[in-house]
Amino acid sequence: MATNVSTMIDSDRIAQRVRELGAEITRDYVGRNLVLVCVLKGSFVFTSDLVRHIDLPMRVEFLGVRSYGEDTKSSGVVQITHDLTKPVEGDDVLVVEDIVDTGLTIAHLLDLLRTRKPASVKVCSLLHKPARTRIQVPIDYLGFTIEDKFVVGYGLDWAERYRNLPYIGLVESSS
Ligand SMILES: O=P(O)(O)OC[C@H]1O[C@H](OP(=O)(O)OP(=O)(O)O)[C@H](O)[C@@H]1O
Ligand SMILES: Nc1nc2[nH]cnc2c(=O)[nH]1
Repeated sequence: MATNVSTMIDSDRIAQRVRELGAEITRDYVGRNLVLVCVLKGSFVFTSDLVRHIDLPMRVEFLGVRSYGEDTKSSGVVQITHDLTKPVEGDDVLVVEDIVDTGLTIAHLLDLLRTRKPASVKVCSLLHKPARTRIQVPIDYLGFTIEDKFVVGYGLDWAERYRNLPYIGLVESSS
């Protein structure tokens, strides 16, 4: 069986939207203690582009999370594989996700982060797939709304492959 990836959102559209999100976040967080929490692994590419468009003193933390494993469906169990390295008590936390699909991962992370007593917690996600929502979580900064398709690239994987594609694509298989 051969696989082939078609483009859903090209790299120019992503770059333009990431610039806009960075500018919006910069405006909203002036004078605050911004801590960006990059949710690994999927949001490493988005976060690394986004931070270069935020013109503020800020920190970056990483939270390792896994719920999909090798599958294209959420296991429903969110495992923490790497925790924050510093407290975020009193800080303005902005969680950066590559995608909000069922909402189970981000809902779990928001519950976890609120136990750390930040001054505020907001969500920035590159993608949202509303057709599959199981838990509704407000997304404060959103890149693109997409249809109900399993996407790869720009950090997103399928069984750990395709994270390095510079665009968001759809895997098409042909036998
Ligand atoms: O809204 P949900 O249905 O919970 O799905 C969203 C989560 O799924 C992906 O993570 P995954 O578990 O695939 O791990 P990865 O980031 O390491 O690829 C993605 O990065 C989100 O964290
Ligand atoms: N790669 C990938 N991971 C996801 N996690 C939740 N939805 C998706 C998706 O569409 N693609």
